[in-house]
Amino acid sequence: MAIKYELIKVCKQSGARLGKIHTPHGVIETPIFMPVGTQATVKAMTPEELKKIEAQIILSNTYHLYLRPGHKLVEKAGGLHKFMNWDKPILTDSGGFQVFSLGDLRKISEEGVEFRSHIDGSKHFLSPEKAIEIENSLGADIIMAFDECAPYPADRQYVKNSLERTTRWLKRCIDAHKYPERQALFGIIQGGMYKDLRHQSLNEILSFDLPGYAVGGLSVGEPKDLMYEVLEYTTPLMPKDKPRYLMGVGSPDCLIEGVIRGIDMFDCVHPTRIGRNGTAMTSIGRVVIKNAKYAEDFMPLDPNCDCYTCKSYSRAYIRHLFKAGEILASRLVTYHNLHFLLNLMKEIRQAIMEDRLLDYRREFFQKYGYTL
Ligand SMILES: CCOC(=O)Nc1nc2cc3nc(NC)[nH]c3cc2c(=O)[nH]1
Repeated sequence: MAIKYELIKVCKQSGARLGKIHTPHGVIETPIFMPVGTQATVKAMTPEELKKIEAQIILSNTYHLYLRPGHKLVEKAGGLHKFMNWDKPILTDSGGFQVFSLGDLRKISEEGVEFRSHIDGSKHFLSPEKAIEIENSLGADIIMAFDECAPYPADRQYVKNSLERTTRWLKRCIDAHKYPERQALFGIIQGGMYKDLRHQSLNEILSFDLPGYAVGGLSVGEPKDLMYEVLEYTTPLMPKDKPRYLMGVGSPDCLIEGVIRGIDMFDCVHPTRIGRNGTAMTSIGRVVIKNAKYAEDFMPLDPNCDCYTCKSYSRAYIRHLFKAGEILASRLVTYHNLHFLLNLMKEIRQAIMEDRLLDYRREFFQKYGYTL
């Protein structure tokens, strides 16, 4: 098997689990947050900085790397790990999520998806076979099956037809996959917000014996409570001895609520994207650093944080960098935000170990200003 999931402990208070995923590029402690590196870089971060904040696995995107620089070029470079100088685990997903399911730049058929490149408008076609060919060339440790993420809201019949096509596409992905012994192919469960369709998709996807499974079709604009409800009737039916990945999530509250509902892996562009425009995630809520009130605030971004940014610079200085359009501005807040989320996951793992995850949630929500 390309990966081996080791279940360490099941939380007594909730559906949370502590685990380890053994991969060809190292071990991943779960629950884990995966920084997103869409174009073979986690924007504004070096691999050394990612290691410093203990990132264990990063994401890259099939769609983007196929368009530029091309998956064949990355293969010639020795694969994505070598190309981007990252020797720890990598997961590739489509990254075409915006294009495939939200943009109207796409036409979906049984064969695959026709879409226009966001770079130059050129026409392209991705099929399950093509997506797997790209992911095989990139060489990530975990690769996601080519699926359709149904938009929200979507009517029942559309969601049913879509999930059934996703199942047919999964079979084609499995048949096209060249290296199952070293790249773990994860199936993706769809079914929208319909309980019976979620169970239909779950049964169909789980009928293929794969090393891990993702819950797709969520974090697509639905209310958070609806996402939690879908998880409550989906994750308990997923295999206990395999990793469960919730795609595109998320913010601190969603990470904690997802872990409580049995999710092991998360990814989201949120911390890096908002970091680049000056919003810091801190232990006392969000700090929008360009706000004038920080002009002469010589405190660190987050007084309770021990990261390089918070130990070395003041709010006033970081605000100055943003106002001056300095590149360092993005780097410092991105660094802090990723450290914040990775540290949150570390605290969650500790809380599961000590059977106090629900207490941890209450404390975190009070500090962060969430309502339970
Ligand atoms: C070739 C791999 O295909 C995918 O990555 N499929 C996929 N990606 C998703 C990304 C998502 N991001 C969000 N919120 C920000 N929700 C997502 C759902 C999917 C999905 O269902 N399916």
